[in-house]
Amino acid sequence: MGLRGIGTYSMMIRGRHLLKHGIQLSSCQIQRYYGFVPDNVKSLRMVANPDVSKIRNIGIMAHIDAGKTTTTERMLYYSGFTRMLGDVDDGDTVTDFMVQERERGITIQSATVTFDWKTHRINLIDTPGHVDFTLEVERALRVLDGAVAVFDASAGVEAQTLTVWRQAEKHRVPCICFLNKMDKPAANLSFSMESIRQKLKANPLLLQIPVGVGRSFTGVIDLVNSQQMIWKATSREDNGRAFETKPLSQVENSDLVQEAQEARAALIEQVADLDDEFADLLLTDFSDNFDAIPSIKLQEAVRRVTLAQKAVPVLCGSSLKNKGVQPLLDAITAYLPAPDQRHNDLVRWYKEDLCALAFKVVHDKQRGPLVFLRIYSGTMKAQTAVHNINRNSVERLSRLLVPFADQPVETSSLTAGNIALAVGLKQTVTGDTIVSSKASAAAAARRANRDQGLETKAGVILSGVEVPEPVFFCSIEPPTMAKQADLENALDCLQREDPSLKVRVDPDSGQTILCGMGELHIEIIHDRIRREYGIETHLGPLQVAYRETVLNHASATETLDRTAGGRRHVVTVTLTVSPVDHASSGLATLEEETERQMSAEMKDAVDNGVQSSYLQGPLLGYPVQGVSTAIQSIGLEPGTSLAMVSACVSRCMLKAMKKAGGQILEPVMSLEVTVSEDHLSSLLGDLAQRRGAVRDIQSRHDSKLVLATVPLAEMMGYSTALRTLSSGNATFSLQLDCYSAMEPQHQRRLLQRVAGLA
Ligand SMILES: Nc1nc2c(ncn2[C@@H]2O[C@H](COP(=O)(O)OP(=O)(O)OP(=O)(O)O)[C@@H](O)[C@H]2O)c(=O)[nH]1
Repeated sequence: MGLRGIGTYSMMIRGRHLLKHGIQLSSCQIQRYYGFVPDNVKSLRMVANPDVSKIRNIGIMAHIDAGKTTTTERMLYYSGFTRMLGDVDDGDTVTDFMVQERERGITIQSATVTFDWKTHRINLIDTPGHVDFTLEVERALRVLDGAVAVFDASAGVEAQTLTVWRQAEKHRVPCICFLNKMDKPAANLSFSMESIRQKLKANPLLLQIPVGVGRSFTGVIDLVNSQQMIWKATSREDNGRAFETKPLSQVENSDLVQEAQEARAALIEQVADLDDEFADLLLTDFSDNFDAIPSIKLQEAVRRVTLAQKAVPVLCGSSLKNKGVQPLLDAITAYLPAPDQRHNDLVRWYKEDLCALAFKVVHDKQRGPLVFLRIYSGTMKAQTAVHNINRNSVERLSRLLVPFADQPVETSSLTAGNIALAVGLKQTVTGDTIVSSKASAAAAARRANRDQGLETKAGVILSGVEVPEPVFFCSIEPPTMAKQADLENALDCLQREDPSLKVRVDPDSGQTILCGMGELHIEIIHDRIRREYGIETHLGPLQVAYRETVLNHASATETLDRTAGGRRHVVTVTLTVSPVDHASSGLATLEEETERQMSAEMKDAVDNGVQSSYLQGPLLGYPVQGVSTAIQSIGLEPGTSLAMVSACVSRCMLKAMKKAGGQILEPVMSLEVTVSEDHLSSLLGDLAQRRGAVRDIQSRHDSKLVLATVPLAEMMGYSTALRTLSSGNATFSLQLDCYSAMEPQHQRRLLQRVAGLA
């Protein structure tokens, strides 16, 4: 480490020290402290382009608190990237670099970290476990080639793991399972294996068995290589760097040896059932003694079945106690795919040309937006112009960085398979496709048209990320009107970073409205505006994003007769509204005869009138869905403007919807709670009071899993209530199930409350 290195390193310790003692630094400030080239980079190999076969783009996913962040920190430490062991409980981890993350001990934004392990480059994206941030997980999965699912070995598969697992399956991402927390007295290997089988419907391949249980857990037996690995505290420190490896044949504990031999035989049999090549090898060359099969052949077969998603390797360890993380890193390189082993249909049209997907935007006050990109083909270079297909714009990429949490390392170019952090892309938002030029996009489109008949002129666009509809909203106000422009700027930046945050202006009150995925999501946004943009805002009460629909058919006629701009405008509209399926958005049709008589501009004006009335329903002004509109007739006097036609259609719609009788639709959430048997009855009593409907209660180990649906309006403050009623022993996950019609008595109460009568 040179002189500069010592300076930067001591800054880093100082930064951590400040954070530990409650002095708050924003992520930008932290970045300024460290500069762009951290001196704790292990080697220059870090910034060079590795061979694509040596790259692993990996995500870590799990239920909240399973130990993802702790595991990531250990990986960084053993790879030599950090020189201190971070600890979530002390708030000084590298990947959770936002101040809120350190304070709350949870991961909010996925931070991408690049490091080398032996001969491989690992790009690792730490994903959050809290349900309010599932979009972050979805975004990360979109660009990953493989994933490590971390489990708490005493809890097995928990609710959020299931959600994330399904997301990984959707993106066809091969996985490895890591049974963490083997040091806990309640850790249970066979229960965890069974829950992977039952809940995830996966085929687990046990590659290790633990040595010792609970507090006496000291290491693992590696069944593939038939060796024991034991971590022993050295006299100086217990950082898990050193571990002792011994061939199984030299292990003294005969019971353990027998258990390992049986487990290895079971593994060989299981793999042979899934992989013909391996089965043929066993039956020809090793038919006398399956156990004599070379480890490398078994390893290759495990890799093939993992890539084919026929099975998932399972490893175990304790990240907190520094045991089992190095073999997990070996397993990532051995069993998860390189970028060129993953199939992406659309990318081939670009051949050797650049094609990259922007999967995350982070706003940095000094450098403007920083865009995380996954490069699918070609080479991305600093100081070049690139073409954004979605925005149809040319952008200048000024600097290119290898992302290392909040300390990125600058580089001049990065090739296919890598994850890059680009500076200078001002218009790019999450989900955009970036290519080298408009001409290369057109060339790819021509190839796609020729070979596949894909109808595209602009270029071939990689599919983006689906953004779920926000279910909560609240008003946000700056302390003074003078700060309104600053607040709007802050919200613009935050929206580019986080597509699940929506901001709109209430047309009646003129207030700015924040719409988000949950209580925690809105709370975090509020907090970031204060810390990162220095604006103390006031949030109105958190409200549920209801919808409205109609109960019956109803027809209405409306005439608008107005003089404006020295002209008389007269228009008469007749239309009918009808209820349709709740899930469908509002539709509008014109009667054949009426349609034939209308110009295209007139049709647009009518449609505008219908659509604008769908934005605000007649009951409480919530968006309307599940309503179809048939326009029967439109009569107008010459000289009537199109704006007047739209206005008359809107008024007529309102009249018809009022006549048809309004119905409030409320978001109903599907809820999964894991709770101990002792607290089950109080949980069910509480759910009944919240208008919950229990769908199923499953037994798992020594606890119960309750599956229910509950109206979102009843779930405010649920995490605190659940903590109280279960003495902190229950966990839950919540996601939107559907919008459903509110019961008349609840709707009446809601209407009274809004009118200030209740
Ligand atoms: N006993 C034990 N505790 C662990 C282990 N690994 C992590 N923990 C503890 O579990 C808690 C959660 O750890 P994190 O690493 O923050 O978990 P996470 O999955 O990243 O959590 P989120 O980011 O909030 O989703 C912390 O209190 C850790 O100290 C382990 O191997 N054994």
